[in-house]
Amino acid sequence: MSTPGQLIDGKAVSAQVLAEVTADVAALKAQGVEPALAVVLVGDDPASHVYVRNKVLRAGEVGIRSLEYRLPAEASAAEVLALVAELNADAGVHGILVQLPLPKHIDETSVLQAIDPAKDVDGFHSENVGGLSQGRPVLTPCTPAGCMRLLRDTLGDLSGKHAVVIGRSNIVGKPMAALLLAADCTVTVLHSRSKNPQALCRKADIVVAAVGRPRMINAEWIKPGAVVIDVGINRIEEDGKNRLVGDVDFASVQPLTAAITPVPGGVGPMTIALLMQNTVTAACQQHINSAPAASEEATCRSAC
Ligand SMILES: NC(=O)C1=CN([C@@H]2O[C@H](COP(=O)(O)OP(=O)(O)OC[C@H]3O[C@@H](n4cnc5c(N)ncnc54)[C@H](OP(=O)(O)O)[C@@H]3O)[C@@H](O)[C@H]2O)C=CC1
Ligand SMILES: Nc1nc(=O)c2c([nH]1)NC[C@@H]1CN(c3ccc(C(=O)N[C@@H](CCC(=O)O)C(=O)O)cc3)C=[N+]21
Repeated sequence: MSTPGQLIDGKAVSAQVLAEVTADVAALKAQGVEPALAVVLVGDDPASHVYVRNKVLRAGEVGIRSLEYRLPAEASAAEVLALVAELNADAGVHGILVQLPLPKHIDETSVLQAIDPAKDVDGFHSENVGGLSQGRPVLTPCTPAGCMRLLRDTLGDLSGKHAVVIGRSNIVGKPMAALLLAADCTVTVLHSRSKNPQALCRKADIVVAAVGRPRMINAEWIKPGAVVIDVGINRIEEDGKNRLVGDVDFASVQPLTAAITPVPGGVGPMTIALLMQNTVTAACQQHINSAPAASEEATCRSAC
């Protein structure tokens, strides 16, 4: 078990994940498969540009080929869908990520639904969303999967724990709740219409904050001894400086917790590491499915 206020080092755990992925990439390459990830960025949101650059850099470090597609903010939905169709048809591309948010005139759901579920390394296609909820082994959203890895490394078995997820977005809150349920937690999901959210959160053994409100979760929300995962990434100006802060008021909450993730250096690096892992899983599965029945030794990796 952990000592009070232990820092959960997402950078260190993500380095472990990336080391595992590097070995898996090498194994795939030995079988003649070069895992490739296509990242599609529409428009010129500066934060999205930073994220995409980090993803491309990380891919290079683990040996994954990355392809970057940039479309102008005025691109039509038809243009984005045409690019997705082209990437779906390209057997040399194993993973497709369309960076969110998309410009307002493009319907996100129809773009996400156009991605081949086998290449959907974000796990946002309804086929993968449904599979997660049914407990099938599908591509799983990177941020919640990264949070689960941190929780398992910290607590081991999560069975019977009361987990409170704050936020119910499709990309974080809902898949996080599904993964915690699959791990046999008792799960409560809080959102902007919840009554007495603070009192409910105070009952939690595990708190996952994915709200997008700087430092909203303070000591009043936390039961002593809880484990706290802060997904929030908020850029604020403070004391004349630009700062990156989470949804948790780290200074007041840390002393109460058994363990807590920092921002930055917590969930963020895990998201990118899990994206690389999903890309390798997708490449491996596509390789196995394309191999003729005779070469069933095409099991490049224990995970598939
Ligand atoms: N570290 C990482 O890798 C990632 C970090 N993020 C960060 O995580 C945060 C959440 O992202 P995302 O899920 O996309 O955000 P969304 O804005 O899509 O969702 C926010 C959720 O928080 C709920 N909420 C808002 N205000 C309150 C409140 N006062 N009390 C309770 N619930 C509230 C909303 O409720 P309702 O549904 O009722 O509106 C909604 O469900 C952001 O800071 C984002 O930057 C996101 C993705 C990856
Ligand atoms: N299709 C899609 N998939 C996503 O996974 C996706 C997305 N769209 N849109 C935006 C959000 C946000 N997101 C982050 C990834 C890494 C960090 C990260 O590495 N954060 C660093 C700090 C980075 C910095 O300094 O800005 C950290 O927390 O240590 C943060 C946030 C992925 N998202």
